[in-house]
Amino acid sequence: MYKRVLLKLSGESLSGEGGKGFSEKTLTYLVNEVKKIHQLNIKLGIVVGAGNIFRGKELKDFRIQMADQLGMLGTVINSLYLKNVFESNGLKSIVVSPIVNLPSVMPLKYDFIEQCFEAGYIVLFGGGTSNPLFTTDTAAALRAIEMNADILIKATKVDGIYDKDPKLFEDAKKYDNITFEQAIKEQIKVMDTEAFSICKKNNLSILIINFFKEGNLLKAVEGENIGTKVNY
Ligand SMILES: Nc1ncnc2c1ncn2[C@@H]1O[C@H](COP(=O)(O)OP(=O)(O)OP(=O)(O)O)[C@@H](O)[C@H]1O
Ligand SMILES: O=c1ccn([C@@H]2O[C@H](COP(=O)(O)O)[C@@H](O)[C@H]2O)c(=O)[nH]1
Repeated sequence: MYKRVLLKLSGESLSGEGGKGFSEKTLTYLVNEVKKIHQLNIKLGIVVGAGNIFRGKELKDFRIQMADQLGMLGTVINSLYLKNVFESNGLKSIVVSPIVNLPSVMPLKYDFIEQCFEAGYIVLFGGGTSNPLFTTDTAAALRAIEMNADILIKATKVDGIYDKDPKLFEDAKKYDNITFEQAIKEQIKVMDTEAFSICKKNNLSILIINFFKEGNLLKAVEGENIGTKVNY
């Protein structure tokens, strides 16, 4: 079983697949899935995307650096939203972010987050990498290494990595395992190349799983053979 886990959630895990905003039904599902792993006493960090609010590249009339700042703020909104939902359901959590100065958001300090983990808090990392031109996949890779995670789990809309996009090609074939080398060379779109590179350089495995299949998150944390594992 993994003991220190960085979970990357898409913004759509708050809104429902393809949706915008927040869905009560999806959030209830999310809380129940997270509860199952939190009760195993693992140290859990979460990076959440903001596709349910803004993705920089969707704002066509904006300069990219401006659009991306809106996207990063969206991740802080989602983190705060999740903190509130978690706490209403008995899950202690804290939001840390280097990009905003708000009373409910703490600065990102390693000793402080370690104390939070020890006290059983889920640490929600908001604000992406703090830089435009990146995405929360890259932020997830950075924060995973910073928190010394033993796995980065990306919970998304597909069952794992395929030889081509399974949403577009019915005959796409799933990989159970793939090397970083292959993921980068084949330009697998399920995760940013930057994120693959950071994890490769720091020898941190990535597991891609389907968030929308009940029980998957628990299986992933318990080390069951699901999704696609990316490693050396
Ligand atoms: N080779 C591939 N294998 C698996 N999925 C792929 C592949 N190529 C493209 N995809 C697509 O990648 C998508 C997942 O990546 P995407 O960045 O959209 O998700 P996310 O990071 O969970 O969302 P967000 O951008 O909201 O954080 C899948 O829905 C799938 O359609
Ligand atoms: O490091 C980062 C992370 C994110 N952004 C912007 O936020 C949105 C939302 O993130 P997703 O990973 O797409 O859910 C992203 O599209 C960027 O616009 C960023 O600039 N830097």
